[in-house]
Amino acid sequence: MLKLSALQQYYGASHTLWDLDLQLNTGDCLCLMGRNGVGKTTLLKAIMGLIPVQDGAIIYDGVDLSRAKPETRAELGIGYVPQGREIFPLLSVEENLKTGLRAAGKRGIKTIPDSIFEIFPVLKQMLKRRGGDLSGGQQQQLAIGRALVLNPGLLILDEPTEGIQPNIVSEIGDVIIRLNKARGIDLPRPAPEDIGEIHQAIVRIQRELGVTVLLVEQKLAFARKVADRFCIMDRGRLVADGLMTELDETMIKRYLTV
Ligand SMILES: Nc1ncnc2c1ncn2[C@@H]1O[C@H](COP(=O)(O)OP(=O)(O)OP(=O)(O)O)[C@@H](O)[C@H]1O
Repeated sequence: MLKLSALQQYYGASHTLWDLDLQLNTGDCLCLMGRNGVGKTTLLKAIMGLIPVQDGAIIYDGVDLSRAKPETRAELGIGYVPQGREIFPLLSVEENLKTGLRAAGKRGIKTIPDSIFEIFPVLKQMLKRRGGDLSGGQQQQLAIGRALVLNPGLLILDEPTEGIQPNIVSEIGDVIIRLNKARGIDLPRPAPEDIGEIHQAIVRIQRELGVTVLLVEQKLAFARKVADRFCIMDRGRLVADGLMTELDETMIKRYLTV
């Protein structure tokens, strides 16, 4: 499905990706892990053609994309959800989704597929609302929904849970609110956000829609839930990979914990 060989990337004189090989098989959900600044986002952008690579090959379904434009990669069925989501805050949910139709049109898709609303019912309910009025979790659903308009074979997600309050945090928040209430302080309850919805969606996208998934994710518990395989980067190099069940404490301490 996707094969990277001996990829080299530089930002000016700074060598960021070093001789990087990676293989992603059809149907996999692979989580790319590593500490801040090791080159994860750079690698995803290189796969999408948003930054040039200086050497090496990016082969997708047998086609060498190393020098192809980002639009070509989208037209071939690679969907991308960037870090920070990048939805259009002033456009409605529907208009945001329709921006995905440009590349999708080249794949014969003229309307927003219903499967997106089955996976993200909230997008249907909020079709006419402005993107900027959605919560962080809903904006992430919109960003993923927009990438799905393409009916991608491969979906690339850069930190889909970033900035979304995990359940555990909201549970701790609940306790603090209750304790304060007992002391006569009435704090407003923060809007409940749930990375569980994003988790469910990624699993359904992989299993029900048959989309191969490559994601960057720093939250270990989340990564363990969604991905079947992991690979770890350190200072621009791939240093470990395997089944998610094989990710052990030694690797976590050596490459992931700060
Ligand atoms: N546009 C750029 N120009 C120059 N250097 C950059 C640029 N973008 C990133 N870098 C540098 O390249 C290295 C890798 O950055 P990258 O964002 O790919 O890391 P990351 O693993 O995704 O980190 P994070 O988890 O913080 O997003 C870092 O040292 C970063 O400072």
